[in-house]
Amino acid sequence: MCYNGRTSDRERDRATVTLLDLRGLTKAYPGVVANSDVSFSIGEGEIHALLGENGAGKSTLVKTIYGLVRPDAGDMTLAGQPFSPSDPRAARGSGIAMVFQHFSLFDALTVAENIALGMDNPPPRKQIAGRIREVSEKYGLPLDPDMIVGDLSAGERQRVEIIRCLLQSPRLLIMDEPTSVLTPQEVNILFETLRLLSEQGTSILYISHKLDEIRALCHRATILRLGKVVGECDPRATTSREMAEMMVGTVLQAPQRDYAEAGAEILCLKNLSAPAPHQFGTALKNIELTVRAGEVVGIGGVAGNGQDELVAALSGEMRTGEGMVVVDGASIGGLTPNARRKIGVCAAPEERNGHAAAPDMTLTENALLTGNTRMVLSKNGMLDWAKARDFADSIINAFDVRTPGTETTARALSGGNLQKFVIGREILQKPKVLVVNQPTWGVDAAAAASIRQALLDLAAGGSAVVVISQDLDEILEIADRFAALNEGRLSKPVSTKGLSIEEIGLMLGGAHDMEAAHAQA
Ligand SMILES: Nc1ncnc2c1ncn2[C@@H]1O[C@H](COP(=O)(O)OP(=O)(O)OP(=O)(O)O)[C@@H](O)[C@H]1O
Repeated sequence: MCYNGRTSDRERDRATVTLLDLRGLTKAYPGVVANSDVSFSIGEGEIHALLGENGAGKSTLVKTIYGLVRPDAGDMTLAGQPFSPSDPRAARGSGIAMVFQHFSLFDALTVAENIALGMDNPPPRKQIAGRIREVSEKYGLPLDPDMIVGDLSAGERQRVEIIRCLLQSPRLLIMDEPTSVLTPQEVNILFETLRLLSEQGTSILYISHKLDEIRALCHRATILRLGKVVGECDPRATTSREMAEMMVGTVLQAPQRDYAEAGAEILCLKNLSAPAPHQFGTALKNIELTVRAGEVVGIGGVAGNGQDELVAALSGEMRTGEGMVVVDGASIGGLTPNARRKIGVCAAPEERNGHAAAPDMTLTENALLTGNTRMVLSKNGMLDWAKARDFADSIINAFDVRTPGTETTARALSGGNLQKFVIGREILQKPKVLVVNQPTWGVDAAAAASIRQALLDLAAGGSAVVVISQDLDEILEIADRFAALNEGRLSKPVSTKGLSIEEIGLMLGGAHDMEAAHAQA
């Protein structure tokens, strides 16, 4: 790979040999043109980034390449031949593979069983473990074929999906937001693998909102805005800020914050313990935490260390023992989510589709789902639809949710726009305590900045805010204090003033000296 100005042979080839060519692709949905006359090409062995703010049309485009969406107009060629896959099986047959943001794996089965299940023409069972080991060694992706998938980390689960793709020797590998669930170490491993694949001639189409990663990995980037190609650049020679500004067409504002004195204690977790809710869940162990009015506490940790369980214990989806979760001096561990909303405890879980929002319900109905109690959207047992619509509308306006309107179903929103809606719905209820898990997951740079600003503003207005996030930069940007969640245990929170990413990394690994060093901070 050439990062020093000289051009390697591979890089020259990449520039000249086109693998996939897209010409004039157009796809409209009711009320929105998702892709409008999109043309660009991907070279052989090229790592090509697809950039664009939420709703710009990235997923629609890759779904077209993968045979999940039929374009209204335009055409594609693959290695010079006309290419119009009628379904994903046909796309895979032509050498296109895709690793989705959400993994489709069976927890109770082994790695080898999962991989065999997901392949069109799996090798015989006896051979599959050997093939997995071969590919895993060749591409530096450590994975044991006999492990039960439920016991794997998010990074290892992703490797299962990648190895499944690699067993089919793809010519183009599409990756949609692959690093949002990975630790920094896992990101490095993934990037090494992708570079190796590229060196060997596999093309990669890479969707991400993490512009620093794009700069470190990709050879070329195509930028979409409102469904149209608005530019192309060499990410290695373009700053993250320049790329973000090309995406949104305006100048970005960094969130503004003051380190104000925190107020009275609002949320208090005392020796919070709870058994794992299911076989692959995590038990919460003796968690101690106090969050004051005006404070943002950031909780970091590798996925699967108790994040979901902690959100459930706070939101009321999981009940806990007397005195373990206390708000304004009252024990609330036995209250339902609705009873908690009534006293001002709101939460937004990580999974937006199916958990935070019901995919087949409209935005008005989804606004009602959690907003009914605090926004008083019903009277004498009758739903007040006009008021619910107004509430949905105010979320759409305040959080710049790109959608035709309140009667659109949640499913029809792009991932990032649904995320803005879900977070906005909770923030606009002005909760006393807000707990959010991965608040800017899959959200573009401009929208992430506005969500972070809204969380800071909520705290500045006197709320206690708990932000659980795997994005350490996000935590440093908005949290007053930081604690690490590790196998269901929470470290002692430390001030984020002067805290470095390296120190946080050590805390995530359970280095308790670091906790002690910062305990007085
Ligand atoms: N099945 C659908 N029905 C109706 N509208 C849709 C559908 N799928 C996508 N859209 C709309 O098409 C537009 C482009 O969406 P798309 O998911 O391609 O964007 P994206 O760039 O991938 O966004 P994100 O970064 O948020 O994932 C959005 O306005 C979205 O609401």
